[in-house]
Amino acid sequence: MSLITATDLHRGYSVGKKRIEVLRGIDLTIQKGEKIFLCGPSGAGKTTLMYTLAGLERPEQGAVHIDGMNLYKLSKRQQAKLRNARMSYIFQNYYLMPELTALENVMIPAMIGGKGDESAAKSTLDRVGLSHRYDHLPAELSGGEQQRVAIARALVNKPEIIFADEPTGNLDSKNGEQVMKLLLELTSEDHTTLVVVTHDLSLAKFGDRTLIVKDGNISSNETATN
Ligand SMILES: Nc1ncnc2c1ncn2[C@@H]1O[C@H](COP(=O)(O)OP(=O)(O)OP(=O)(O)O)[C@@H](O)[C@H]1O
Repeated sequence: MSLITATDLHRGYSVGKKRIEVLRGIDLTIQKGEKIFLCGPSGAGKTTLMYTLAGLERPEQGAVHIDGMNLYKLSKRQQAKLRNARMSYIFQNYYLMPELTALENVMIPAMIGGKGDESAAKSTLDRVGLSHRYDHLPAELSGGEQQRVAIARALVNKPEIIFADEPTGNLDSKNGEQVMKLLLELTSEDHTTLVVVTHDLSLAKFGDRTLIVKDGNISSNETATN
């Protein structure tokens, strides 16, 4: 069953008198539960595409449907409600609140969503292997541990879709592979749809499908062989 459908997406930027066309008519369908990797060269538009699918960047032309709902035709309030209820985000720089402990960071979406509580946050930290780090501040955690906290924060409300922008970009290759495998394992257990931007093709092979973004379009649509 398709969950995310993009039709004829166009997005460009004007800087001074110069105009860059980043997305040039992208069509794309993502199935419920699918693990999709968006790869391609630097500046190709991977992040722009992901943000457009995620409700964070309005396309200039074209439409994104989430579960049949025309995302950018919804009011701002409805869009926010849809994002809070059904989507989570993971970023390269973790974006943890520095003055809050690991546990408190994971409790933030649980409090906003009204679905979770301290025990949900604790059990999600346990799932990412951080049961011994509840009370640590982000500065007292390694990069890999900080990204595990961010993964727990993304998982705690049981979203239907997780969008991850270069989630291993700040980690060395060994830690990066561990974190990516953990993210795939946990989202598989929860049947969560996962959309990951990465420039690292060696990690993309762990997903269901790799889309290569190039020259404003998707130049290949490979199904993983492993
Ligand atoms: N807000 C903006 N204003 C102007 N240009 C932008 C803006 N955001 C992105 N761009 C440009 O759009 C192009 C695509 O950017 P995007 O971040 O989507 O690429 P990417 O494939 O994710 O690149 P990278 O792998 O380097 O992160 C780039 O040339 C970038 O400079």
